[in-house]
Amino acid sequence: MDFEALDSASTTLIWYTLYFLLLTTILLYLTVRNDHGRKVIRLPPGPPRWPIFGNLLQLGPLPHRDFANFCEKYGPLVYLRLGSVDAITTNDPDMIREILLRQDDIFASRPKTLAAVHLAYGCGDVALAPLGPHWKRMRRICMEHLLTTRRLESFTEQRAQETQHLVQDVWSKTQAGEVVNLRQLLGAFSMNNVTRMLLGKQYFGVESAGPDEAMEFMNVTHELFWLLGIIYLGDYLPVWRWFDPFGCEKKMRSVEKRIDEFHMKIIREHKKGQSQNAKGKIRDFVDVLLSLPGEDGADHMDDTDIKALIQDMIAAATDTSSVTNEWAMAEVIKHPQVLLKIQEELDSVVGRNRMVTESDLPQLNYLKCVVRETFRMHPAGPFLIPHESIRDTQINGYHIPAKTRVFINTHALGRNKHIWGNDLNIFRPERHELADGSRVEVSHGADFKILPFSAGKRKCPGAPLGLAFVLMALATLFHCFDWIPPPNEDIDTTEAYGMTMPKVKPLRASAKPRLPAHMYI
Ligand code: HEM
Repeated sequence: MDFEALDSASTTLIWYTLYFLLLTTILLYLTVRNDHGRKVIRLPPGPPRWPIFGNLLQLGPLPHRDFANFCEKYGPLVYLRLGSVDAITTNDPDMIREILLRQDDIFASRPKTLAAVHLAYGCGDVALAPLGPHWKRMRRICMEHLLTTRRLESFTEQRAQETQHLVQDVWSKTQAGEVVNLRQLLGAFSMNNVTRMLLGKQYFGVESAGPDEAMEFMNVTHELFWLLGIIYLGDYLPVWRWFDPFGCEKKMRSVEKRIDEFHMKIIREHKKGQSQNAKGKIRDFVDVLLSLPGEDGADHMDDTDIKALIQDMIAAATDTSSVTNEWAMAEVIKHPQVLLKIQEELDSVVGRNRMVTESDLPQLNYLKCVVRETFRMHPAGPFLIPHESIRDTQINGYHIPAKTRVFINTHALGRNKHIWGNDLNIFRPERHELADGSRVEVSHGADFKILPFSAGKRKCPGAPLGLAFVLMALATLFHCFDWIPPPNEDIDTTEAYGMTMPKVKPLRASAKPRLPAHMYI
């Protein structure tokens, strides 16, 4: 007998048996654990998931549309696994109320994404900071020192001047027989308003900060918006970060550095200005922040906190309002009967012998319906800013694990056929008019049918200012000019995904003055 061969055969057999036993044990363990899990943990329904990637491969370039399809198929609350991250999404007012109001304490945190770390001073701002004492303190500074009614009123004159610039820019285009690039104009309007209030200077127009600085500011903020808007795979598949094939993190680091240099310059200029004690100058936000005490008894706020707040205000205030204005103009120009009704209202409230002022805005009921309809169809934040849960909880008997990312799909809420009926793809402001003719509010009502500024702890603290930018620009442009699409061009309403969901193509239109000529000069 060949004992050696026998010995080796039995050793192989033993190894095979051991492997088999080990494999069976693992499979048994996983099955039992899953069975057990299924009994105890009932996640909300959702699409089947791939190993490792989960549902990431089912998302295309317009994720808010994919998420809406999931809700259509699986119900009002859908569970997704995005790589290594648990996520839920909803388009339903009751679910949204549950998340943003009833369970606000659990769902009001933010995920620590790489963009937030690089582009918001390590999540040290308001908008991207996780729930906690730092967020509370920074948000209180915004509410008590920057966005108070009194401070906003002190900038009424500046806002009126920027509105006047807007009219003059369009007027000069009409005189030259040129088509108006409304994206450019509305972007400059929002940006100038924000930077005048925040930093005490404008970056566009005759009194701008100078072409080089303005250009650098514009480029770096555009890159910032783009990076904040993308769904970066490295946040969901940590292994992706090793390759970073599109160099996103590299771009984030470069923008982080350039933005920081820009903010440092602003702070230096303001500190110098303070020591020179400029008389008669309205205190901008940076002046206010420099005058506040810091944490733990420090004489002054930390420079990093100031930079994080400046960054937040620019990012939160400019794109949201300019993208909303561009969508509203696009829809109105596409619907001439709506333009006519807006102008009838303006002629009756304002008349044709003076310009619109902010005090007219509350009386422009139909225009407010137009803005509501714009927010319904084109919300500035299609997923708000994603929230995150801080501990395990339940919704409708479903288990929601701690650290679940929450995508409140406001785009799908505005296109939810159970709420809006069969004509939901038609721009029809009249649907927001109240039966008793009373005043329309643009922000959501208790019904949560639209949610432009969100609700609960994280709701937008800049809503009144944002609305002033939107209503003032629209009222003035519709009061001063008639608008039609450019010759041989259609108004395209294809949307691109981003933090604020802009139109793919910049809006261009032809304007014609409708007030007496002396009003424009
Ligand atoms: C039309 C204009 C605006 C729209 C549509 C808008 C909308 C929003 C939305 C949807 C959110 C996210 C809320 C959430 O995640 O639940 C938000 C947050 C925020 N907005 Fe606005 N916003 C506008 C203008 C402004 C302005 C003018 C400012 C300040 C100058 C501002 C400051 C902020 C800040 C600081 C946050 C973060 C709040 C937090 O996380 O605690 N927004 N905004």
